[in-house]
Amino acid sequence: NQNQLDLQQNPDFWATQLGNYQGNRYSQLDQINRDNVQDLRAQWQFSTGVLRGHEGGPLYVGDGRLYIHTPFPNKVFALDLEDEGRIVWSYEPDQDSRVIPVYCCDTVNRGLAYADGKLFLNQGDNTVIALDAESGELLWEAENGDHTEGETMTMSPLVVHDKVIVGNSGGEFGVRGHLTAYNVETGEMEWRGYSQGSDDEVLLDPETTTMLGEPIGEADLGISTWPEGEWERGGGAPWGWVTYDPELDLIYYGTGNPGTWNPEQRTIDGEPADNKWAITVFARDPNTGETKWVYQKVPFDEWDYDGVNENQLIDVEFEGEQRKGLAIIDRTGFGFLMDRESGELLVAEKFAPETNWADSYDLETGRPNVSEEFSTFRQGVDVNTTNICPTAMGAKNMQPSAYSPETGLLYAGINRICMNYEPFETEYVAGQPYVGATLTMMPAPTQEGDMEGRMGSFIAWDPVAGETVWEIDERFAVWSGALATAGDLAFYGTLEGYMKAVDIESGEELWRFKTPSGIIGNINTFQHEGKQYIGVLSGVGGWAGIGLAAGLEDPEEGLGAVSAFSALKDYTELGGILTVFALPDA
Ligand SMILES: O=C(O)c1cc(C(=O)O)c2c(n1)C(=O)C(=O)c1cc(C(=O)O)[nH]c1-2
Repeated sequence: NQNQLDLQQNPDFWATQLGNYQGNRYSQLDQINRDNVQDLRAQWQFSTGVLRGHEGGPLYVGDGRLYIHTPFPNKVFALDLEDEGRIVWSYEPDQDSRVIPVYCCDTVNRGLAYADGKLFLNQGDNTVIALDAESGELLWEAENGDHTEGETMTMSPLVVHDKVIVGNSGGEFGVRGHLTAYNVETGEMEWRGYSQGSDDEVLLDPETTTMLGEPIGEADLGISTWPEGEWERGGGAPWGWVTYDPELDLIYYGTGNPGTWNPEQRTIDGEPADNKWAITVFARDPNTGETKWVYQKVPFDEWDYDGVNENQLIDVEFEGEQRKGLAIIDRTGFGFLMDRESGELLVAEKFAPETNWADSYDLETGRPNVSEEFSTFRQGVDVNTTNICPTAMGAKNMQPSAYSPETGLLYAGINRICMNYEPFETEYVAGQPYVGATLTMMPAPTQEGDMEGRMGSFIAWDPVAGETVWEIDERFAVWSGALATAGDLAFYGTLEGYMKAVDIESGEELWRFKTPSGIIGNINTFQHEGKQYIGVLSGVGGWAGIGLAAGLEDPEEGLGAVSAFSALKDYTELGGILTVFALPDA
């Protein structure tokens, strides 16, 4: 989309949730920098009036307003930046509250998209809407799914050309994942690519679509790699981020877990089956939806390692050659580097050293070398396999990483948690959870020098060397999106509610501020009339904060999250607040 591209090229703006199409969450602004960040002050705060987990962040497109959104009921606000957040307009969709129990992991929403004077929002009830950014007037609505069948929407749309690209949620309810494009002007559906089923419905051609550089060859793997009919409830929901390479004209995203968490129900003749195309990176043509290449990160998932984490598009030198890279700090605990043109796998190394479900990846076949001891399938149904690292939350969840082209490093909040996982036989009922495993979670083992019992860290990761350059331990999983800036700073938020600025090269903490609630939103920056601002939504929740958000106490509730995060209530409480920071003298 030309308007979106133009906005992205102006460093004053933050026009898309990940900062640019490449997903880098990097800003060239440097008014706030490592020499003055200690003077950074909150300028004003705004309560959204909504209590549950606030993900995503404010958009700024140069019209003097911030556009923000909330979790269910998905309110939208246009706030006047020059008038300390005065409400210019607000919009609240009319949604059926019966959608609330259909969300797996809190009633979150990862934010608005913008293009051509319109804002786009995915409502929890599967309605995609376009609003007039000037007035807040509703322009069109499109129905993307059905919550009575277990579908919801939480992801942030991406606008590419004249299309709004969206994905559904519901992997824990046995939905069939799909990515869909709607026309920006009319809301009409233009294409839909499913995550499983026939090649016609996945929009792939086994003769031309490649996997690790070779044509797939075999037809309809989206059906034949499942036991009879199971692909119809095969999950693979693309509930995370979509990125885009304007030169190659390809979009990239990943699909979630394959239906039920009981792996035994996804076997063929009692043996593991690939369950394609769950936990798969897709490269698609945004014009038609056709698949250029795929890479399945975890065939036959046994741990809920959803593959939806952001695919950061970065240009790198690899073994002396310039490559168009694609880097993932993945849920599996591995950092991947791929060639985004050919789909070749170049690097797969652990960023969370406790990761034990697999020793390594075979770069030729692209398959993980799974350890039998932590295979929940080999251990068996109704057997509690203990101390698997990472948990089903992944060593990193969807909270997006940042990339600095100056340091060549990725910056990400990660999880240091392990789990016990007991699969059980489950039956599919439309609109009901189709989970089939009981989980408990605990802090990952520490090594000398680590913070005792820490459950998270913030890391700088070298995607080419496959190495952690520095890390900062945190009490809880770091569930906020990171920001990197030309001011030599990296920013992140913590579940206690701290926003922190660290030196981008050394990781040394330079500044912190305690916001009123835990941060699971993303930190965004923008400049208006010569003043650089930083904006963040706090409001604890998401999967990590589900105990607080949904008032759960039983340790096995919240798909195991309540057991690990029970101490969170000693540090923070619910409530959505936008905080806007700047230097007092700027
Ligand atoms: O499979 C799915 O459809 C699905 C959806 C979502 C979601 O939409 O929020 C999450 C997950 N899975 C999931 O596995 C997960 O870890 C998760 C964390 C969060 C969150 O917002 O904190 N959402 C989701």
